[in-house]
Amino acid sequence: MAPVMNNNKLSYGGKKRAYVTFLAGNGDYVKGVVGLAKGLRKANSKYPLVVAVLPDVPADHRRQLVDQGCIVKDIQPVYPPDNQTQFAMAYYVLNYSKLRIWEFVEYSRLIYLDGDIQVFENIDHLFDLPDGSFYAVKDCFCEKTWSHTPQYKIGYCQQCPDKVTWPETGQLGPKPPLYFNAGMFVYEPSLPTYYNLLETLKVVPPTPFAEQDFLNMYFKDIYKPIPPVYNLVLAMLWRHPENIELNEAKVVHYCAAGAKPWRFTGQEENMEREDIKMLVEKWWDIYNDESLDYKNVNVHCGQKEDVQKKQQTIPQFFTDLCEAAVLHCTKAPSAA
Ligand SMILES: O=c1ccn([C@@H]2O[C@H](COP(=O)(O)OP(=O)(O)O)[C@@H](O)[C@H]2O)c(=O)[nH]1
Ligand SMILES: OC[C@H]1O[C@H](O[C@@H]2[C@@H](O)[C@H](O)[C@@H](O)[C@H](O)[C@@H]2O)[C@H](O)[C@@H](O)[C@H]1O
Ligand SMILES: [Mn+2]
Repeated sequence: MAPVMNNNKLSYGGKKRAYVTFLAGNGDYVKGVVGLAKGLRKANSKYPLVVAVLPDVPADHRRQLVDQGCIVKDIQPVYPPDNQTQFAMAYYVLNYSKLRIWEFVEYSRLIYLDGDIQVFENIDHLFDLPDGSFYAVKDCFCEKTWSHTPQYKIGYCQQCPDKVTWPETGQLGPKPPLYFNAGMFVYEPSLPTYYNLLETLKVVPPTPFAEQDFLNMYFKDIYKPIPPVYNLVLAMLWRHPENIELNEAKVVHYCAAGAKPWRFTGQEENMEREDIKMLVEKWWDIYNDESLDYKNVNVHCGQKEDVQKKQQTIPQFFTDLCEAAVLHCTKAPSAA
């Protein structure tokens, strides 16, 4: 869909595009979101950052986000049936509130990013992925946080499915479908989907990874994996280094225990690694760079055009997905 400029905003068929993140509580995650806003600016993204905030986010944190050019949108919490929350890891229960972002239908497409993510290279091209699919990066099952699962118990991981294969004998049931990390995904907001998500949540017992498990179950038929450069889950560095080219990572997800840059001590397991310390330093370089503050950014149209010209090199996976979408459409039997 060709973009059109109206009131100086790019829109697609009258609808807009944006990045969206989620902020809860009065703690230090606001630093993560400020860093993300500055990182997107440094990457010359042409889309705004929407921040879905729970009521417990204090006014001064909201002010910081507005001062960094964010669009702050209030959301109400989403809880699974309260007689069942003990099944989800308490830490993650608040993440069910992420589901509110399906209600943001003033946007035609959104890219969700956790507040502990940094975007180091422009990923605006992901907004042009074919409609009708849910795009995200495959997660890894090897960390202790997965010790409750059969795949962890037998050492199976979708990142290396041939290393320990899933037993065909059936005693563990069917091989788990592809599973994405819910810290980053490309999706289309929709009210029917939003209402159905909330209705479905009422009848689906919570599970350890809370909304991540729920979203994987809900979107399993339209989920399309995208390369790990779009969401480098840090554990991949020590669990599956063969699948990672660190200097090609466009998006880094600081989700390993002890990896949050704004509270980094280097004491936890794997946090003494040089690559981890380098990534944490890269995060701080952006966070502390005052030239990236919204009030100091003086971007001329020409610079923006230069960046758009640079974006012409579209990655191969992208053209493959687009061609597959076209092929799939033409192959599908005509309704007539
Ligand atoms: O106290 C909190 C905990 C989480 N979050 C938001 O929920 C997301 C998911 O939590 P987290 O990234 O800590 O989970 P992980 O990816 O580390 O499992 C965060 O990135 C934040 O956007 C928040 O705002 N406040
Ligand atoms: O609420 C569930 C969370 O599940 C995911 O985090 C997990 C996952 O990455 C595991 O694979 C790791 O082992 C674990 O450490 C990490 O916390 C998402 O990043 C987060 O946004 C959120 O959806
Ligand atoms: Mn995260």
